[in-house]
Amino acid sequence: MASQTLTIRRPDDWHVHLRDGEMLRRVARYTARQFCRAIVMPNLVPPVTSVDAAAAYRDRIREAAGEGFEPLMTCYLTDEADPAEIARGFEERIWIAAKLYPAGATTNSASGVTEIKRIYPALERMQSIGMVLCVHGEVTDPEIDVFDREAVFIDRVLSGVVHDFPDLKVVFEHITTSEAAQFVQGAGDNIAATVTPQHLIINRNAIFAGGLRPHAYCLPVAKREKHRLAVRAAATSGSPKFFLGTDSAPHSREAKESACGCAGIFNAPFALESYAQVFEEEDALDRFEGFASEHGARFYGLPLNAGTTTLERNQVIVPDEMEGLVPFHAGETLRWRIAG
Ligand SMILES: NC(=O)N[C@@H](CC(=O)O)C(=O)O
Ligand SMILES: [Zn+2]
Ligand SMILES: [Zn+2]
Repeated sequence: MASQTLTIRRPDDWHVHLRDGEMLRRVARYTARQFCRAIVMPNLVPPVTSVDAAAAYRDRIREAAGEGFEPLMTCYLTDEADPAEIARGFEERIWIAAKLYPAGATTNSASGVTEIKRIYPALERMQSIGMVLCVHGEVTDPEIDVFDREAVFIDRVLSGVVHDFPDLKVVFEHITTSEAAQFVQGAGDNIAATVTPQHLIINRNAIFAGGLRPHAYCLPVAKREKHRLAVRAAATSGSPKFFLGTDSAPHSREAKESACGCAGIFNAPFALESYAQVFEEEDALDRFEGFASEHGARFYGLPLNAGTTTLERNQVIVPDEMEGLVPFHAGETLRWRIAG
């Protein structure tokens, strides 16, 4: 009989949006309940571009999340990114990575980078101090089909960065395509990727199932089934290049259910349960701990967490609404739940 419990070293979330103010207070505890540490994305309005802003934001997160949770901060790269400020925040351990948003690619990316060469001085410095570059990998060229934006980004931008900065540590965030999985697999040890639950579970049909489904819409948008299968194979392969990053991205119900709905899926409340189901389906539960609790920490050069989290095989019904937000899997029944 299959085991009824699954115990792993306490996991981390290597990509999450916790927002600020009222929304932060609503969502922080969900991430803190599931994860020991999380890399918090800097796409606030205004974006987190200075060491002081990141330190203040970290305090607000600690207050909202409570004891026992460690937010790991990031710097939002703009065309004006200052290598000295980036290095200072890294040396003072305020932030551990910097995030590249191509201008206009996703939520709150208006201040992002308009041309990759503009941040070459910052990348040069990051390479020399061993600071990770996190990348939202999509081109914004309106001529490029929305479903091709990730694959084209590899050719137009990412390959060049990896070539020009051969020792720069890069995390290709929330990968959605076979091209991205292959690119990461074929690159050096300094290139890794995060994978979200939704990109392991849904393909693009989910966005149009019986009508337009705003809660299945995030960026990068879900792709064809063959891409979901490729991303699943990579995530469950046991390769240390792939690790957990939920990209939980809460938006108010009104902002999602709108004539121009925001991109982002709020998956924090049941993220581990969701991933565990995927690993079980792939007959890879023995690789779950590596993906959830080891590969990311090793890539970032951080210690592994002490303590364990146990999931038990037990049905859990995901509510239709939580804190006024619609969670991923709303109304569905999942097969694993966090014990205790
Ligand atoms: N993933 C999303 O669809 N949205 C994220 C931004 C991002 O990670 O691209 C958000 O901040 O809402
Ligand atoms: Zn993104
Ligand atoms: Zn994100």
